[in-house]
Amino acid sequence: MTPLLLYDWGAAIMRWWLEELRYLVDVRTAGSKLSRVSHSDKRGGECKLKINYLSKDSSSRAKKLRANTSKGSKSIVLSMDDHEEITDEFKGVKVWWQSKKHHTDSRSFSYFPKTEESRFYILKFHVRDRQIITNRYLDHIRKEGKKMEVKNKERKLYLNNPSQNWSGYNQTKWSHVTFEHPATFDTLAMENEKKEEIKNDLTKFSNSQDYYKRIGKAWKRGYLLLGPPGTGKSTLVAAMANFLDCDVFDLELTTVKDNTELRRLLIETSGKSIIVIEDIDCSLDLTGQRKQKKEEEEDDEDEISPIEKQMKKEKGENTGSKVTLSGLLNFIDGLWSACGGERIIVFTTNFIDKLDPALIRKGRMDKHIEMSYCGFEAFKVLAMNYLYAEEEGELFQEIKRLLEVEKIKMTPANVGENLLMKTEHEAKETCLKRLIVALKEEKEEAKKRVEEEEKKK
Ligand SMILES: Nc1ncnc2c1ncn2[C@@H]1O[C@H](COP(=O)(O)OP(=O)(O)OP(=O)(O)O)[C@@H](O)[C@H]1O
Repeated sequence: MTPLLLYDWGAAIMRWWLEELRYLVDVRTAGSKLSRVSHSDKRGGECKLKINYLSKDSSSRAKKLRANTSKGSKSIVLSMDDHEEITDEFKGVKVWWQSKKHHTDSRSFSYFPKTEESRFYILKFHVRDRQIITNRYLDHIRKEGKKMEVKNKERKLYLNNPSQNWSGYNQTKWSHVTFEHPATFDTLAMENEKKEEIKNDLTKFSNSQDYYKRIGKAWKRGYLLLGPPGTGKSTLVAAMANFLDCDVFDLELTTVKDNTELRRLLIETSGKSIIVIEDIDCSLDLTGQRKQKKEEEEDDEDEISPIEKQMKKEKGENTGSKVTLSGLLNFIDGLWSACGGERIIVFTTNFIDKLDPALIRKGRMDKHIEMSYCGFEAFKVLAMNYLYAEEEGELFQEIKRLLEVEKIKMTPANVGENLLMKTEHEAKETCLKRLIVALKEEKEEAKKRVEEEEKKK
């Protein structure tokens, strides 16, 4: 019981539920399984539910729990002692959970008779609360536990890599590593209003499964992140994944052989996931301009011999990906996206103008997020991240002036680089002064660039 005292009762029961996940999931799933929950008679206004474990073998259960923790899972597994009782409150209704077990002799004949242990919980509540408990409370426990399971699950970053199978055929396959990116919306350098807008959008989407079902649309949402290098597009993807507790599938299109392979890879992605294609403008032959260039090349090809043409084609087939724009559009709109679970598709680009409008139209990429140079609000987040420095003093004011009045453009990546402590004991002021110098240099360089461009004209 002692560990449970670390939490308030509400939290305690949820933690405890985690341990009994398997059993509760089964209890709630269908009417038939609910028959495992037996109502006992009311006694003096008290009602009891007896809930049996599905697994009678407590030792295998214990093994499973140990396995969970040994895999590096961060989930806290607490258990209730036998005959222990804990209370919980739901919508003003108080309930008592009690862990019980009893032993029965095995019915099969044996020289070495075994006793079987059956474990169960007693859920006690007042008889007047029977409706709310059976209709809502058990469902609430299940949902909260499911959320907790997702939260505690070790998340993964999947990457597609080419690999050779036994027949020497090259195939792109997902491999994964543990996803432990520390970025969150708190550490993301961005204006607060914009952050809140993205968080609200994600939350709304994540809670809209029933809505998408009702309107007959696949439960997916597309984000296009655009902005110069170093403005935090990849960092935002990590923050989104941490916010929604999602796996991330980082899809490198150039290693995908063709549309069929693309489809296979997508079907293999898990339900609650973010699928990212970074630098979509560089990924493939997907842009309008490049398509035009290809047509011109094809015109030139009319002048070469059929053998040369064939050789060129084979060479191209062996080196390049044949994923097409329509293949990619099918990926965004296609039926695969309805294969259960919420899907977020993110494209990042440095140059929106290079993209084919069909690829980024609303409905495909529902939300366009512009990541830009560091403003003062974003700087304050970085100053806190890097130096634990809060707004104070002249140095902050000078930086504010340079960013807001002088409008000096510097990416958050660059600002961070200047704020980074070069030695363990470097003073905050030194880092801030270094940033001021860098900003002034940036201003000079920008001025020179403009002058040179004007000279060229
Ligand atoms: N908005 C930001 N908030 C916090 N850190 C940032 C931000 N932007 C950049 N950084 C820092 O700069 C590094 C590079 O940023 P990131 O890779 O996210 O930029 P990007 O826009 O994806 O760049 P690219 O277009 O080159 O892929 C990150 O590791 C992060 O530390």
